[in-house]
Amino acid sequence: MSTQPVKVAVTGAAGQIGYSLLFRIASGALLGPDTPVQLQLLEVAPALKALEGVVMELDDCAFPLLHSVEIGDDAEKMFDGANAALLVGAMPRKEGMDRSDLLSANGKIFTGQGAALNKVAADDVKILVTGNPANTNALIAKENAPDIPAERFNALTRLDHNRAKAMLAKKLEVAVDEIKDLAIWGNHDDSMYPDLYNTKVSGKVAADLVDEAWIKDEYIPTVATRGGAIIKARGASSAASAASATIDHMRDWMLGTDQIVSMSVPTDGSYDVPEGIISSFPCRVKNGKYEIVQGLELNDFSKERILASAKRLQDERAAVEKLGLI
Ligand SMILES: NC(=O)c1ccc[n+]([C@@H]2O[C@H](COP(=O)([O-])OP(=O)(O)OC[C@H]3O[C@@H](n4cnc5c(N)ncnc54)[C@H](O)[C@@H]3O)[C@@H](O)[C@H]2O)c1
Ligand SMILES: O=C(O)C[C@H](O)C(=O)O
Repeated sequence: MSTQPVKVAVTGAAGQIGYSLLFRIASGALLGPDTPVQLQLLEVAPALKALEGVVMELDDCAFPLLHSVEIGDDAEKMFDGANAALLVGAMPRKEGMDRSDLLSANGKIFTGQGAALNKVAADDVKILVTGNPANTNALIAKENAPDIPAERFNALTRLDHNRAKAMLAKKLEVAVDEIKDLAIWGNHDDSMYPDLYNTKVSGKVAADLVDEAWIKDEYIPTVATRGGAIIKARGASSAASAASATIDHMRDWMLGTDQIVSMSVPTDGSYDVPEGIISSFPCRVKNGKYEIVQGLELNDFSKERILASAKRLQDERAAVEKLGLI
């Protein structure tokens, strides 16, 4: 076991995602079985008492990999030296809301947190935004952290990726790991695009195994509105699955993966998606660095859907510019 703990900062640690996330990180699900972890947990002051209770429970698990836990409401203290920052803390939407309705309430959280990360995080920090609207909150944090390389700011579309995979596996009655090269493109909102034309199922193109009408009328809308369906069913937004996807994304980013995964990353003009936003792409990750998969063939339907989702992100960017957040 290496002795130097990796510092993982988590915001919104007393919330419902936090309650699932922290225990998985402490058990080794993020960094593997040989790496001790130091948790640095940021909350708003009124939630610190509840967070103390969560820390008591972390203690009571006697996790061998959990080196130490710090809590507080000062971002500069909790992000100090952080190698990974999981920005979860933000208000969730309620039934009937769109995620972009959260921009004015949540967006400002990410100006201060971006600035604090810029000041005190470790040189190798990787930042993943889960709090909604995740893509544009990540953009706000990035724009407020000019000294951190832009590519270190990601947003979470791995939950959508996992949902898309699970839903296709169920339809085709195959195991989830028979599905390869699936990716979500665009925004974490109902315009997101899961591309089945480049997805393989046991080596065959997924789109050839199902009806086109099912893809367009059932599959895409069901994947894209799954978050809302969960809110309707549970009366609260997804939590354990969101925590699991947050771990999947950051683990693959830090440790690498041989799979294509969906990551929302700063755009670089690939596939004609305009620069200046954080949008989801199929990515490969190696040695702590991701690359957008290049050279995929996109049909006209896919191109149209991807650019329509990018337009939503451009509109969100314009809205936060108007709010003075970037
Ligand atoms: N991207 C995704 O796939 C995805 C999936 C699920 C949920 N989410 C989003 O994640 C966010 C958190 O969801 P939740 O269910 O855990 O919500 P929650 O309300 O249970 O917890 C949020 C926590 O954040 C804290 N918080 C608020 N402002 C903060 C700040 N400035 N600094 C630190 N902490 C702060 C709150 O005190 C609260 O404890 C929501 O915005 C939700 O919509 C995203
Ligand atoms: O849908 C939501 O508001 C929560 C989250 O983004 C989700 O996709 O489950």
